[in-house]
Amino acid sequence: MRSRVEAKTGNWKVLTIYFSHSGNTRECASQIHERLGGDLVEIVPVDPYPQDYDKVVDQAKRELMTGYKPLLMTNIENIESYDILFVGSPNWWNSVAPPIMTFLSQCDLTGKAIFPFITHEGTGLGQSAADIARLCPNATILEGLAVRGKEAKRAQSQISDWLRKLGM
Ligand SMILES: Cc1cc2nc3c(=O)[nH]c(=O)nc-3n(C[C@H](O)[C@H](O)[C@H](O)COP(=O)(O)O)c2cc1C
Repeated sequence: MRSRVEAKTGNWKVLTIYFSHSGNTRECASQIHERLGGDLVEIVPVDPYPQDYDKVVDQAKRELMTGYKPLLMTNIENIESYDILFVGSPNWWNSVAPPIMTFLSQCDLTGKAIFPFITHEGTGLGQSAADIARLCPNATILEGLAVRGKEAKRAQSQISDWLRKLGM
């Protein structure tokens, strides 16, 4: 995996796209968007996940084990017009949440640069970058960022350092 965006002429078109169940990943997505501009899109499943922690943990486990891809309300128009995607998800069972799996598998992301950002409570990026790479083999997956969920509201400097390191 490369860690920096290669020099490229012209302006990049950036999309920050994320799923968030309890708000932490949404916080980080807003901070990335504030810093870089571009477009910001929340992925919303047709059937909302339960708020009850045990229920959502069980449902997520079942969906990830069976490869279930929930239907999305979100329709991304003109995905081909973006060069760089920041793709955000909570760490669910060491991977990305199923709505992100749906998005990645239903869009053609050939030639895109993808930066994963993950909020978590201990296991960091986990398998997320590898799972994203598996779902979009023709995209380039670059260095991701893991933010502790509890620290998402105060992640501005962590996000700025990461973006600077990436050359953004
Ligand atoms: C279904 C489920 C599974 C989770 N699995 C993990 C995990 O494997 N590792 C971890 O560090 N945190 C795990 N967490 C904690 C979340 O990743 C963390 O709270 C995250 O910041 C939530 O993001 P959100 O507020 O954007 O939904 C899990 C949470 C849920 C609800």
